[in-house]
Amino acid sequence: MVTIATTKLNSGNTIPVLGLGFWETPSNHAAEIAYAGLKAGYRLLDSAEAYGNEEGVAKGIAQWIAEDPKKHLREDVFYTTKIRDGFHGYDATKKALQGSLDKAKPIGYIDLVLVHSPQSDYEKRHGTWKALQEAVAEGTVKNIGVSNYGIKHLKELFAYPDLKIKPVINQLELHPWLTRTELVKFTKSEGIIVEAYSPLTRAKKFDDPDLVKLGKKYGKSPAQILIRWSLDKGFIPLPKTAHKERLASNLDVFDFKLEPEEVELLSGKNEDLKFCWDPTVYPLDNEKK
Ligand SMILES: NC(=O)C1=CN([C@@H]2O[C@H](COP(=O)(O)OP(=O)(O)OC[C@H]3O[C@@H](n4cnc5c(N)ncnc54)[C@H](OP(=O)(O)O)[C@@H]3O)[C@@H](O)[C@H]2O)C=CC1
Ligand SMILES: O=C1Nc2ccccc2C1=O
Repeated sequence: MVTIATTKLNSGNTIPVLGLGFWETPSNHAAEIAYAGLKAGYRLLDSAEAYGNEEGVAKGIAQWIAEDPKKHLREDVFYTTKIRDGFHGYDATKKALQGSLDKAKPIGYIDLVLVHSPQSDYEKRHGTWKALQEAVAEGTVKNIGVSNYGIKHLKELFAYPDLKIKPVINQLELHPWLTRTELVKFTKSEGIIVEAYSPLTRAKKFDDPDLVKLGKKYGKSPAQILIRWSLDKGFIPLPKTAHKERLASNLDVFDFKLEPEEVELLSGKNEDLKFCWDPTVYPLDNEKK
């Protein structure tokens, strides 16, 4: 079984360098996929309240721990969930967080809560961050971060008068067709680690000739080349699969590295192509018409 390395967050806690995504993993399969993922070697599981499968993911983690409590330790698993846009604001976030904590009861605490996107307004985003900071102080949540934040949203957050905790992560759509050079550089310069969502381009670019060629060179699939590119860029990729047989192959990326010029060749494909949504451009209050 592959052992996934960890890296240090600005909170002092650690996070695995690769994770398993759960968007569109059906709630009635989430527990078995989470369990199978842990058996295959995944230690970072990325869910969200909006995915409707938090309960299943937590159940799968608890099942894995119960199987061998001396070796399968809770602290070796990193469980992420997210606060959806409609629950921004202090009170709404407190309530949403309690809902997520209730669903995470079998595993005791949440490793990372992300603000799913910046799509509300200053007061609500601020209230949400305040509620998340309190959860860290209470110990129910270990780390807090953001997702889909542009540079302007990060700068707004850094200027909160009561800022105590900086985000540990900015989770963004990233792959060779969407490299977001400036945003990634700014995020990293602030000591925030970048997670890459839709790292497999949602399976839309597997027939790209350069991916196929590199795959042949290294004896790897286009999916594995994309995951390796993400790791070589210093991102934490979050490939999703709900197919058990693909879990292991998406993890089999630690026995090779792309040459710097191969990373560049793939990065050169950037065309700001999005396969998901793009809240990084969502207007601040003073930009709204
Ligand atoms: N913060 C945010 O706003 C967002 C976060 N995310 C997170 O990032 C994760 C990953 O992104 P996602 O958009 O799901 O897309 P991915 O780029 O991870 O692609 C997932 C798709 O690729 C398929 N796939 C996976 N592995 C293989 C393989 N080896 N061969 C062929 N097909 C494969 C999957 O199918 P199958 O399951 O059938 O194997 C699925 O259709 C999400 O699950 C979620 O956790 C995603 C979007 C937005
Ligand atoms: O994983 C996700 N897929 C999405 C699609 C649209 C909006 C949000 C999301 C996610 O967080």
